[in-house]
Amino acid sequence: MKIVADNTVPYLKGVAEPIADVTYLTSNEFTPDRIHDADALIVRSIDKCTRELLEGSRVRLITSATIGFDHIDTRYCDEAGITWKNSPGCNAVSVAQYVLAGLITTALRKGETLQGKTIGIVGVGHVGKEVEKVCTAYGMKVLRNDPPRAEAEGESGFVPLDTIAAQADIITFHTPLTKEGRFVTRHLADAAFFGKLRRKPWFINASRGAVHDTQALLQARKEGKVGELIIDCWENEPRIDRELLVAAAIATPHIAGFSADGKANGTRMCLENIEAFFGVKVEKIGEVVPPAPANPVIDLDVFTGNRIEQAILATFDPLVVDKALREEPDKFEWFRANYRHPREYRAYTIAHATPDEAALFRNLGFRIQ
Ligand SMILES: NC(=O)c1ccc[n+]([C@@H]2O[C@H](COP(=O)([O-])OP(=O)(O)OC[C@H]3O[C@@H](n4cnc5c(N)ncnc54)[C@H](O)[C@@H]3O)[C@@H](O)[C@H]2O)c1
Ligand SMILES: O=C(O)[C@H](O)[C@H](O)COP(=O)(O)O
Repeated sequence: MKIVADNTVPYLKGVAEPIADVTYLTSNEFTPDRIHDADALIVRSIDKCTRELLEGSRVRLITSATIGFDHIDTRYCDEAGITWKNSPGCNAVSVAQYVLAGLITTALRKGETLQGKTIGIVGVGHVGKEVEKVCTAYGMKVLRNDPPRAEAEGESGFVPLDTIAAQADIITFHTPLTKEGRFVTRHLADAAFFGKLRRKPWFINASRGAVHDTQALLQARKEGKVGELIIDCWENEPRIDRELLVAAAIATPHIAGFSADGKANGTRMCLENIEAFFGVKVEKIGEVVPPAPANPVIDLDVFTGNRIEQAILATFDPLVVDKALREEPDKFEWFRANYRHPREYRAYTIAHATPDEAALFRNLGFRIQ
């Protein structure tokens, strides 16, 4: 069997070699002549799996180490008999922890508290549910919008997008990017949406860039309709809009899902897809694990103030990569390829917590000493 894999998929090298001839390519090297004799492709979101790439190849399986699959021409694959798989939920916890870190950073800067604020979550799937968990644990009120789920499961527990526009202090988007069908999300956050905002909410996009309309977002910011912007996903990545970069309170290069845990999950899911599809056993799959954090114990007593917030930001501080991106926005993709993947809360033990603090940290997923 021949596998062609993106050479920046973490924890993969050496694992599938016992069962396949594995070639590693950069994203630019994913060309028809380089993949034509592959049986399977292991890809990331930057590897566009189009008709142009695949036609005439012997590829039978595409497996992406990502949740999103808008980089795969699924219609063509279905027509051509190419099985395609994404990695559902692999980095959902990572995105939720990114959102909480972004909110804490923004609140600290503004001298505000998140407790009691209302957050509207648009898209309540794998990611949205994890965002709901951390925000609820943190004492925020949650409004949920998900028309496909509301239609399938009943309206109870869901609200229209207009309700979120009117009532939320923070709005965060966690839908897939879709351009057709009844629930199109391309430019879901458009001028009409921004025109309905009533509480100057903070705005978060960690889904896909084109879920917001950049010009409409910038206009809404100028008119004071929208408050702080936390932008991880951008239209036209990696050529991001410089005005939005300046306008954003937190600007990151599409790394919300880049925890080491999420990356390992995505790689493992790809290998499991290969096992199931080709009826093979990847004996070394157990080696696909994230490394332990350098400092796995977080002692609350070392912080002089805001101990809860400082402990959370000790696991992941969005301002580190924000600063780097602002200084060199042309290196958007380089920052992604050379990112130091943080561990998720579950890899950390909190020391010297009061009973109330321990309850909160436990609800967020930390271990308590
Ligand atoms: N920034 C990152 O690093 C990162 C990481 C992971 C995922 N993502 C993006 O987030 C998206 C969501 O991930 P997920 O795992 O939650 O996917 P999911 O499929 O589990 O959930 C998506 C939810 O969105 C809902 N939805 C669809 N259309 C909608 C609409 N018009 N309005 C409101 N809700 C709608 C669906 O019903 C579903 O419940 C992915 O498709 C991916 O594009 C980004
Ligand atoms: O869809 C996803 O899972 C995320 O957007 C993911 O973080 C994309 O990661 P990449 O494929 O660029 O490594």
